Amino acid sequence: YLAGRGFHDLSLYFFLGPDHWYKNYPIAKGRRQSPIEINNKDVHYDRSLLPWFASYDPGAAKTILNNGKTCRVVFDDSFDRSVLRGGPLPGVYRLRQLHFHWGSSDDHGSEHVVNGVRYAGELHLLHWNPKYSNYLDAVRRADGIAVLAIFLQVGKTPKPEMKRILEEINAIKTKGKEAPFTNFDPSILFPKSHDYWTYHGSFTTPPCEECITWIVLREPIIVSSDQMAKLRSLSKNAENEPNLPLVDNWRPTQPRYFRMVSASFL
Ligand SMILES: NS(=O)(=O)c1ccc(NCc2ccco2)c([N+](=O)[O-])c1
Ligand SMILES: [Zn+2]
Repeated sequence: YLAGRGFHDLSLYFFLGPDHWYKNYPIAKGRRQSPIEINNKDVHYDRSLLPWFASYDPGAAKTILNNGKTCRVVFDDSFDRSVLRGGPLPGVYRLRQLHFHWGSSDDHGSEHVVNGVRYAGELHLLHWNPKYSNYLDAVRRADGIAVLAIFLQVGKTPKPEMKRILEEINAIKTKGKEAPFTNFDPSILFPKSHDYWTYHGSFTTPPCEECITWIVLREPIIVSSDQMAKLRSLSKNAENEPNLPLVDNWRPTQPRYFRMVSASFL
């Protein structure tokens, strides 16, 4: 019925869940989908992998918003103002936005799973390759997008830098709410170690394009259970609709097929 009606309403597919996405986005059953399980037995240490570097301008931060699927911070990407480079990347990639994935409780919520370990959440910093004319063009290219993924682990000594983002949550409780979010350099959220895994994959939500060079950091950042609860206090509905908690906005792991996962560390 749904496929017949040619429903292209993204939100409907979010409602139906990840197993239905392929009906309108066949690539969701592709050979380079994300997230995946990262297991030591499948990982290949690549000593030619370079370290990655982020040089972000705090002035590029613009707004924070609840789009009904996640909490997103948007940056000015009209020039090479905040960029990621090195690692597996052929050049600089422009920071466009960051967002989170989280569960309904602290024991799950990340998208990537490492040696069977699910983290409470996962932070994604999305960058696009400026060799393409714009973001939407980059989304259609195999080397168009780079996402830096950082796991959120619940612990007793949370990273104070997370506070700034979570303080804004009250201003964007419902879908469509947006608030100014300026003077913020997301690299303050990075863990000490820059060790990473990298592989080629996709967006983890529809349209699931296979355009992403994933850079997944080995070291999680520590957040408190209260901070995770703060993320879970967001709603996926608009202000005047019945309340639907915004939780479990993660996609299950997808088949790795013949993809190599490379590690920058032994
Ligand atoms: N979890 S993720 O980093 O793969 C991800 C998924 C969807 C979207 N947005 C929806 C989308 C998909 C294709 C074009 O716009 C974004 N994003 O826009 O940064 C990121
Ligand atoms: Zn994401």
